Amino acid sequence: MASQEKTKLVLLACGSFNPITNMHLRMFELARDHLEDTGRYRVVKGIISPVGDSYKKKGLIEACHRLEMARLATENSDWITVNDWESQQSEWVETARVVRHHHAELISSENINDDVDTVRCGKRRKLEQNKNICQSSSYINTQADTPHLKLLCGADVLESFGVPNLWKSEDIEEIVGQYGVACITRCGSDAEKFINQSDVLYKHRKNIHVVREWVTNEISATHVRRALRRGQSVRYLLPDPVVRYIQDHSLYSSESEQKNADVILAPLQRYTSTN
Ligand SMILES: Nc1ncnc2c1ncn2[C@@H]1O[C@H](COP(=O)(O)OP(=O)(O)OP(=O)(O)O)[C@@H](O)[C@H]1O
Ligand SMILES: NC(=O)c1ccc[n+]([C@@H]2O[C@H](COP(=O)(O)O)[C@@H](O)[C@H]2O)c1
Ligand SMILES: [Zn+2]
Repeated sequence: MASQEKTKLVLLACGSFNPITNMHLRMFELARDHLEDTGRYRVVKGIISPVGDSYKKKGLIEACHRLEMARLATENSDWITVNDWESQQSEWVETARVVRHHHAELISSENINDDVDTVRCGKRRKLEQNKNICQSSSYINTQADTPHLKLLCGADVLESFGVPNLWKSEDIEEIVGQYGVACITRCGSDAEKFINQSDVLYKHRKNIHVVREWVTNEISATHVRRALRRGQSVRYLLPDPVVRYIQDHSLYSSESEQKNADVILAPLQRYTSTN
């Protein structure tokens, strides 16, 4: 397939990034290789979207630090970017909404780029129109010339779709059905088995790309925070500028690990109280 006929693809990773690790960055490289190897896609951009503080996960430090570390980690990448929209919202934002937001932004910027001569106020009107058009389900990931968006996650996040009161079923349907997922295998999770056992995931299995990480890599941010609390080295688990940032700002202590210790995670709080 000629390069111009391939579907342009943007990968969006949502998560705590508390802190960002080398494995978070590897996820993007692994997914890009896998998707481009299908011959159908050209991956043009990666977006890291750190979750906001109102997610209330235990040990979650302030978004400003997590964002800055993600920026430092990606400063040498020519395609992975960091976006603060999600973390700037006053309340925790469902991942389906984050995906929708970035898809709308993509379509808008594509159309604006195509239309450089449009006068300013016309441009703004066009942006609004585009947001409405591209949020209609018939438009999502169906236009060959505009970039498609897929959620990038580890197999543990895919498996978390089965946790009661954590995800709305319509959000799962929207993410896997209308956008698609690139899922990196992770020790302790069996993505293929989980897809097989879930009716909705099985229905959309062609839209879920399971990316096998052969160099099994068990780096987790939890492990990194634990090592830091114990004064152990985390070098080579994180990019050097991130290690320096953590040292300079004395991040990750026993005290910070207790943040939100007695608070219910935002999605559980939201969906349990409405059930
Ligand atoms: N080692 C890994 N292998 C595969 N996916 C990973 C790995 N580490 C993180 N991810 C994925 O990266 C995304 C962001 O994850 P997150 O910020 O929760 O990192 P984490 O290392 O799992 O942190 P924590 O231990 O705090 O949960 C998620 O989709 C998660 O599944
Ligand atoms: N219902 C939902 O949309 C939902 C539920 C749980 C987690 N999430 C997201 O998944 C990511 C998971 O991050 P952690 O693995 O760090 O908890 C976060 O970005 C979070 O916002 C979304
Ligand atoms: Zn995690």
